[in-house]
Amino acid sequence: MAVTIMVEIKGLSKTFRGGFRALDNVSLRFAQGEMVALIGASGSGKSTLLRHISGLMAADSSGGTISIDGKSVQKDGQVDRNIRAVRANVGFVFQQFNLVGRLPVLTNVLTGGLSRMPLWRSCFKLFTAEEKALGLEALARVGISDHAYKRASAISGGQQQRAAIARTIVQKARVVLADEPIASLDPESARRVMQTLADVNQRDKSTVIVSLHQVDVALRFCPRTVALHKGRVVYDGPSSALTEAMLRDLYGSEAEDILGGSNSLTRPAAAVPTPFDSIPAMAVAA
Ligand SMILES: Nc1ncnc2c1ncn2[C@@H]1O[C@H](COP(=O)(O)OP(=O)(O)OP(=O)(O)O)[C@@H](O)[C@H]1O
Repeated sequence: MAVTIMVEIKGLSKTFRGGFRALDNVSLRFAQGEMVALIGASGSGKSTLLRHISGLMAADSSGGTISIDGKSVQKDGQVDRNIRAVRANVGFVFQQFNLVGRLPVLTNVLTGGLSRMPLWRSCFKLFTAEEKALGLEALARVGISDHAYKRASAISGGQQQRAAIARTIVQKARVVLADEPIASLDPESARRVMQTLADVNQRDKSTVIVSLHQVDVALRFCPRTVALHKGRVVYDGPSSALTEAMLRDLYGSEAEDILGGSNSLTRPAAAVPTPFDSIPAMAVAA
């Protein structure tokens, strides 16, 4: 069966003012229906990469490109003029829930469809009965329909995060970018949020790219992992092939915090631990 490439990144670099290189010649492809974890130590470039994929940030003008579903997001350091149309297919889930706290949960969820709505209706947030039904259905799918009419600020962090995912369902997002969506959640809420993302991935065949600090969660929910180290892709392959030695190299001084002493995720280490700096990124199959 032919694989549809949903997100394609070629030769992307980002140098911040002052000369700090946060992304270094990143090339990646994500197929339709993949669920991929983005891991790496603090400051390795995970959020920066997700911001570039969404077109919120422009890369260096050194020739890098990003496209989503064949449409340009950015090229040579310029975000595409039609980025709004591209973003209509991209859902975002951020660590800080990014809901409007004073608005009802349902209204927040329905704003996912705004980009497909006539401007006058979206300005006044006028939703049809059919749209509301879709919103309620999405909330039921993520298990929080009881909270539809509460203010978003009145529900828990995990519920807000599931509302943010419901918004991507209403949006019919073909690509969902989640930047540390479980960083501020307790383990049970985190599990539910990850299960909800996995459901969106499996049922809707959306491509989900999720940055995570919790490597055990990455291994449990994401068949593929991309690891960044100082802005470079140092691993791209099956999550199941990551070894404890690789992860310890990746996280350096953070390894103890991230992996713990006898962590359940860790499998036997590779016979010869290989420093990440010397591992070429695995090619992604076409
Ligand atoms: N606007 C900016 N200006 C200058 N440097 C920046 C800017 N944004 C990010 N950086 C730097 O780029 C590097 C990558 O940051 P990024 O937030 O992408 O890392 P991360 O892997 O998401 O880290 P964390 O897991 O801690 O969120 C960091 O060293 C950060 O300080």
